[in-house]
Amino acid sequence: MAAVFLTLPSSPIFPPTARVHAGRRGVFVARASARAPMIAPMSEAMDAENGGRGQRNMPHVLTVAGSDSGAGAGVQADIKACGALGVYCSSVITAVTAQNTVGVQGVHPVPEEFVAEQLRSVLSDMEVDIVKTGMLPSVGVVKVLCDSLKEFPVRALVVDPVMVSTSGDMLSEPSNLAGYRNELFAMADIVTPNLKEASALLGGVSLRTVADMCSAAKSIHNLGPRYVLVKGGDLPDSSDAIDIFFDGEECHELYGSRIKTRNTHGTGCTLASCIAAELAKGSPMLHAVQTAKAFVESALNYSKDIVIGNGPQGPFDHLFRLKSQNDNVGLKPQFDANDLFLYAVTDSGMNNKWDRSITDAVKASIEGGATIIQEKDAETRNFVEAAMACMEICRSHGVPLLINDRVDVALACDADGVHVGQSDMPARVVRKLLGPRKIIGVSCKTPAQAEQAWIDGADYIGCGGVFPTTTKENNLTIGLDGLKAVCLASKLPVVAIGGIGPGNAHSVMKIGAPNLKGVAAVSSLFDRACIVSEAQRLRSVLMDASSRARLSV
Ligand SMILES: Nc1ncnc2c1ncn2[C@@H]1O[C@H](COP(=O)(O)OP(=O)(O)O)[C@@H](O)[C@H]1O
Ligand SMILES: Cc1ncc(COP(=O)(O)O)c(N)n1
Ligand SMILES: [Mg+2]
Repeated sequence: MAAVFLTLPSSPIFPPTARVHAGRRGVFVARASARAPMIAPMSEAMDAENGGRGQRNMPHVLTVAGSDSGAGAGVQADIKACGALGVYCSSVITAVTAQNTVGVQGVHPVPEEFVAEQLRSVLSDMEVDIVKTGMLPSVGVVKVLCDSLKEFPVRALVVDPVMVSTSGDMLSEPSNLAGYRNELFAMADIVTPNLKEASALLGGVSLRTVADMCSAAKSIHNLGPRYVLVKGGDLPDSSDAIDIFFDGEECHELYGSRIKTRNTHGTGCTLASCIAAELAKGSPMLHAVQTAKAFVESALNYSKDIVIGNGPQGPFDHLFRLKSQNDNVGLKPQFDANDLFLYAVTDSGMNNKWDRSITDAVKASIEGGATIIQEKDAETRNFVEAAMACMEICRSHGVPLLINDRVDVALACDADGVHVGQSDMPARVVRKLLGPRKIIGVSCKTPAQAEQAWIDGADYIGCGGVFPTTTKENNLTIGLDGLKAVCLASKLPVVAIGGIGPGNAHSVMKIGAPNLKGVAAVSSLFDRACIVSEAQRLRSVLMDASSRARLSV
């Protein structure tokens, strides 16, 4: 059924002259005082009180969207998605919908002036990183939003051009196409239409194939946004869930598994919110899109059999990570690049030489201050057993354990991730097998390899050999210059590897690349009589290098 648009009288709750709100800093008259300049001195004062320490800005997404009473889509989906990814989400509500798993029974737009007032309240005070838009019911609301963003600029704008719900109900005036095309798209960093929306934006062209989606993405890019994602959830006859990402030059085909489920209500809202959340955390665009897509796929997979409501399209569970036993995600925090600080790579040959077990080696390196461990080479059976034992040690110390090359071993022992080289399984495939929450590292010697690792969805790169080493024969040494070139080009955090120990770690960290997060060590830890004291020595050199770097900023 098509929903009816109701228009509210312009001041439904407060008379225009007496809008008094209880704000965080006491009661104030909204229009007169909710302005940015009043806020800055307050936060500076608080910062000074703390000596500049101890305060943390939480990444913050503002969603400007409609409320879905069924809570599968709209503002409710946005808040849950951001929350699940560890990002704060404020909400400006543009319309209230009466909606369930059957469809949309009614739409009640919020008056434009009150949308403007909500925008001012949030944007003037709360240091929003990213704005994400969903249902914008009228051209007037689009205009109000564009004006607000000009007054209070944010880091990026994600536009999900919601027009018709999956149930076929209108969520936006048809005339709004012009609002999107003429005003909002030019300000957008990314626009994420589904097939129907992309078609409507382009005057009704038919979109049935991946090639059609690519040319639609290019045409929408001409309307002004920096990036376009044409979503293929509704692509006919497709056994994969294929989305097309266009970056202004190239079309990337993003493949995911199509989950067989009725619970797909809100996938579009969730995807756009996850993109916004990842951007708020600092991810580059393609990485944000890939993480968002993986999140939707995992949430659908987890929720495929849940039953909420009796209609044809149910909601899914955004908070699956709090519950999933298999993922262990409630226990494991997401990858923290600072874990690369002192990266210990075990070596079975060295352990044999010094007659110590792998578990003793791992324990000693953690005791000496290693922040992440990579376990290398053994026979499969031994490898799995050793990895399981090491997992127990690492988990009890909160230190991630990665497995070198062997995705099967990592899966068998539920390790925190895998590190692959250029001739191993491609990171893209590893990501598919391990899912979005595991850590993936890739060895890279060149800027092109670093770029590919990022596109493939890796979390970090290992760069080297920086200096000659006996652990890898015929390994090309790239030197400090090579390391610097890769760091500068890499969008991912970097750990340097190859012949690094307490004697030269300082010279490595001194190259001064902000994304060089630490060093990996093999012989300088494990080919020594006392691993603990060698790790401590290396750690103190690294600490010294990082405090000097901070002082020189
Ligand atoms: N059944 C499914 N399995 C896996 N991913 C899906 C499924 N349906 C949709 N998606 C993904 O969800 C995201 C939202 O797409 P889509 O459903 O087309 O958007 P909308 O909700 O706006 O119609 C896309 O990344 C799409 O590939
Ligand atoms: C308030 C609101 N906003 C957006 C959507 C689109 O969601 P979907 O495309 O998944 O039906 C919706 N149904 N309701
Ligand atoms: Mg949608």
